[in-house]
Amino acid sequence: MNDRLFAVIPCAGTGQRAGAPVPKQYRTVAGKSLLQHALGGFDGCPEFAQTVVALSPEDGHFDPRRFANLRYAVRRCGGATRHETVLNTLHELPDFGARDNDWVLVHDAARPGITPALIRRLIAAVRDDAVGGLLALPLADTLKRGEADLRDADAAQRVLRTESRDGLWLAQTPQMFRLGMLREALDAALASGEAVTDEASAIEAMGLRPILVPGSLRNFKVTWPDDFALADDLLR
Ligand SMILES: Nc1ccn([C@@H]2O[C@H](COP(=O)(O)OP(=O)(O)OP(=O)(O)O)[C@@H](O)[C@H]2O)c(=O)n1
Ligand SMILES: C[C@](O)(CO)[C@H](O)COP(=O)(O)O
Repeated sequence: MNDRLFAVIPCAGTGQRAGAPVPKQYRTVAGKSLLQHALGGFDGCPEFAQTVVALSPEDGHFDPRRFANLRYAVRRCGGATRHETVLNTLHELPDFGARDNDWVLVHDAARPGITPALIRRLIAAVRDDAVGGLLALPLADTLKRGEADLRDADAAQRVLRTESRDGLWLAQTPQMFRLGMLREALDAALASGEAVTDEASAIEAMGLRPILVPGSLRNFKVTWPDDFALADDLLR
């Protein structure tokens, strides 16, 4: 593979569902912040040309002294949504020498369980593909549709119905696409007012079909208050 590898770590969220006073990516589990864990996965892959962490312009929590031994760059280009944060960062990647044909792996700062082995599993599965792909997990549980928005986790819920889980996967990160294609896809989704929650959705909206590469439970996204204890147990 002659095309180079870049990583983008969106880190500009506020972590509202986690309910902590500090954005969740700065909370400590197993001795390190979620961001340190996530960055560590990419630091273990020297084949990357650059890893860029995207912070909110107002971020007052990032302390470079805690990341002294890791190879990364920071851009304060976070937007109001993850979609905008990622897109803003892609527009800055040429500053690091990235070209449109190079691969970009986008990985949530809130997924501390990523490992070099998982990153390399994705790269190996996708590197020769024309579209790209993502880590994902086939749904293992029975799937219920509830009544209310899950953002209100305490609201009493009743089952509306059971949905088929056939063919359903849970999208994880990293998600790996060529820089030019991904920038165009996210630009187009933004222009059309379409809210995309991951990179693959924008690629799919162009009529393309990313590869689903089996990920791992350990790569779960820390989202709810109880998830910190789980991540701590897992990563210790
Ligand atoms: N405007 C935003 C929103 C989210 N993210 C990042 O996207 C990743 C996944 O998003 P999510 O888990 O939804 O994080 P938050 O938006 O922080 O959480 P919540 O939705 O609970 O507020 C996180 O690493 C988060 O920091 C980002 O860079 N910019
Ligand atoms: C990208 C993602 O991690 C895939 O599961 C997820 O969609 C990001 O979280 P959000 O809550 O949708 O912003």
